[in-house]
Amino acid sequence: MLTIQNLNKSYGKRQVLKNLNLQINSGEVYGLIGANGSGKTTTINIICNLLQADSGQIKINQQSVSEATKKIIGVAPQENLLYKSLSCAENLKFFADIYGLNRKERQQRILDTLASVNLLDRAKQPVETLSGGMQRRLNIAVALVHQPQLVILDEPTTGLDIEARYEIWELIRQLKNQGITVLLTTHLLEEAERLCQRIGVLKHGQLLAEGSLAELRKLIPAEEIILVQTESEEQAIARAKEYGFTHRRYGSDLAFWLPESLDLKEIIARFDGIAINSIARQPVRLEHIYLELMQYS
Ligand SMILES: Nc1ncnc2c1ncn2[C@@H]1O[C@H](COP(=O)(O)OP(=O)(O)OP(=O)(O)O)[C@@H](O)[C@H]1O
Repeated sequence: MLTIQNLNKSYGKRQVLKNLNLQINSGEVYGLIGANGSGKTTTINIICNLLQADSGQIKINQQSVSEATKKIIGVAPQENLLYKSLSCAENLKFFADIYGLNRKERQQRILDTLASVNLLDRAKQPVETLSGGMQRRLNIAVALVHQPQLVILDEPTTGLDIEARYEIWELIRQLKNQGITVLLTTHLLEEAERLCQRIGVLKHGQLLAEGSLAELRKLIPAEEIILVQTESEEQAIARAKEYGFTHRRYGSDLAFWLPESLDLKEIIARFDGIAINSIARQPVRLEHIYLELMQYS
């Protein structure tokens, strides 16, 4: 669906994309994650033909980026692109006109799109009277009104409460079920874990890793992670090393990677003679892989 090859972009002397390569398959939800300033929005703006790359190639359904490809893409930017004094339906009409929908199909599309984001009952309500979650859903509706094949959602749930977030996650799942390809950027790694079939990790404008969660998990030689609370950290680290457990700090937590699955008795036995206050077991999560890539790549 989308192929990016050797994409480069600088702002003045600052190079923010460095030979970026990535591929998004048709019908998948692809998560692009990376620290603030790693180049996610710049990449999106180039895909949407809002910004020119310095070099490199982007193909969307085998076509180079142009005014024509804009029609097969829908984008919901980080900042809501809405007219606050206009109603939901009026906002969608404005964008439907920009995309050149004809009068006959326009009204039905507006109603269908509002229904798809669960805002049909708010059609006539001004945007400024909607909750933050509803405004964000309308922002996504703007990206859907012209029935694009690729929908780009730039941090769609940032700043939303958990219930509003669940509604947007459900909406993204519905898009996938309809066969729509989604490019999602997010700082919420749990969101990427839950929704994305494949994930790309961006750092300083380069893709460090790409794959399904199962594929990314292979980057860490751990079956499981344990968080250990002890007054004798040095002793625990030395002992763990004897058993081949790698140690890490997650914030102030002391963690060990277990290279094989062990039951709790076996884990406790490994620390025999050391005063351990607690041991908490965790599966390997995207956050562990992400931190590893950020710190050691
Ligand atoms: N128009 C611009 N002029 C100069 N520098 C820019 C411009 N737009 C972005 N940058 C810089 O380019 C880098 C990449 O920015 P970009 O917005 O693409 O990152 P991002 O990964 O989307 O970040 P965030 O997660 O904070 O949204 C940042 O250092 C940013 O300050």
